[in-house]
Amino acid sequence: MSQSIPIHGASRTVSNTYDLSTSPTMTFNSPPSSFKMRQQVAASAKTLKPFDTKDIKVLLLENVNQTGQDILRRQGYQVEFLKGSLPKEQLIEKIRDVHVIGIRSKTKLTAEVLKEAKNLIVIGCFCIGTNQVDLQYAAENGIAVFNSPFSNSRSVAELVIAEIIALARQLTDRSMELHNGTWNKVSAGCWEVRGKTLGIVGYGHIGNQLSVLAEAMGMKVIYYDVVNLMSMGTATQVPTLKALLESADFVTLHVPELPETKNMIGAKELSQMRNGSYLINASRGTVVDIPALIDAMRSGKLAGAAIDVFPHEPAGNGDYFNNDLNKWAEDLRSLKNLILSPHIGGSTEEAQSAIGIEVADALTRYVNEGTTLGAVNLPELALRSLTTDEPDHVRVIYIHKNVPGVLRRVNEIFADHNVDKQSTDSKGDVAYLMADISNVNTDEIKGLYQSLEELSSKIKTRVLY
Ligand SMILES: NC(=O)C1=CN([C@@H]2O[C@H](COP(=O)(O)OP(=O)(O)OC[C@H]3O[C@@H](n4cnc5c(N)ncnc54)[C@H](O)[C@@H]3O)[C@@H](O)[C@H]2O)C=CC1
Ligand SMILES: O=C(O)C(=O)COP(=O)(O)O
Repeated sequence: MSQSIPIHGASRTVSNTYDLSTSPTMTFNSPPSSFKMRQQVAASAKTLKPFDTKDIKVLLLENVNQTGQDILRRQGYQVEFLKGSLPKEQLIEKIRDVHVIGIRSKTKLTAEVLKEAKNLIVIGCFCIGTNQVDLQYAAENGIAVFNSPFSNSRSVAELVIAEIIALARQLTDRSMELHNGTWNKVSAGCWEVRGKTLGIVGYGHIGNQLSVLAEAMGMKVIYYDVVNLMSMGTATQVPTLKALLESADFVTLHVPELPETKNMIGAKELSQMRNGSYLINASRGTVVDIPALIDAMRSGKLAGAAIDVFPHEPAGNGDYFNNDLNKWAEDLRSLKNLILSPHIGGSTEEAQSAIGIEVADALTRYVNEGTTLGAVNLPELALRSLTTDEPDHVRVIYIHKNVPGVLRRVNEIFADHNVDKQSTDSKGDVAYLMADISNVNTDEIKGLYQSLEELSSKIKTRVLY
């Protein structure tokens, strides 16, 4: 596909693949601290031509917050917004066309889907988890992936605190009974949380927040993590999952979805938990073996549980929580003192608004400038913006296979120009190179692009100017 793009007043036809350049002067809302390099932008930073932002197509799924939509629309991009996720066939149809896609935890961007996405340069996960994306395939095909690593952590931690107290007091059962007209005032099996032990599995951003909040309520906190981590307050790290399960009154899971965390809590682990203890899962649905949990609840081994995430979750809101979705759903629904919630851990106004800004900013920086700070599957690089004093400069973004000899060949292609600044780094089999080169006249841009594209190491080339 080709398009007409004015360059410094002239007009020329160039390939879409090297067309993504706009202004280095854009303003950011609450940039995360990792973006400090952006602050070095000179006052004379120029609006880069010739890229026409309205050619950039963005597909936003799963009700991405208005803040994110606004930032992307303000850039002039064509933004299509959908409230839910899409079934695979429709997703494939839509993704063929777009340069940018924004998703949350439901949309599965597998290799099968991504291979259809010929124009896609970047994926924004407007959430923490990136397990729904084939990160390796994306990197090997030059597609950057960004997420929001901690904007909803506090929301999850607060939900878990609410659930700890609600479980200890059988609050949701009492509420459901009274909704049905039954007054059932009981104290048997209801407890204060003060002095009880909370066991946190996965002591990352969410685990940390939770640790502080739980101690403020007088709970003793222990945690298990594969990494040796500094404790918050007086929490203590325990050496094994078994040690945690044997000592905790409440066990809460905050690990990512990984092969090692699949069914991390199954029949064996449930049998290691204390009699009458509680389990909370707001991580990913694959982490708990739900039929084993149902058995542990029925036998009275567990006094309660709260589950926010499920192996299969519906694409949108509606009456979907039945055995067609997950074959044990109706058994689960029949259990007492079991809090079921529809993956709402991160669903607060504060979290969604902050995520919208953070991820949309990262997408914009990547599209317009090639900056990968915060990317989860590519090396993290940034270069100082070009300025109005540098009219004949271009920025080359070259994503390539991490094999010997590439830099020599690339610099041979740059040889007739001055390389003002260059940065390169690799992550596994994929490397990312950014270079600002000067003394490039408009007729030479296409040649530069084509020479880079012809290298056998090429994954994706973009020339921004
Ligand atoms: N319910 C919801 O709405 C939400 C769910 N989440 C889920 O929560 C997960 C955790 O989030 P964060 O705390 O931000 O992640 P994080 O990356 O900050 O922390 C995860 C911790 O788990 C540890 N870990 C990894 N594998 C482990 C294993 N096998 N055993 C023990 N520890 C292990 C890591 O070392 C790390 O310290 C996310 O990956 C996401 O899947 C996140 C946000 C909202
Ligand atoms: O941030 C995460 O990883 C979450 O699980 C929240 O997902 P959501 O944005 O609510 O689909």
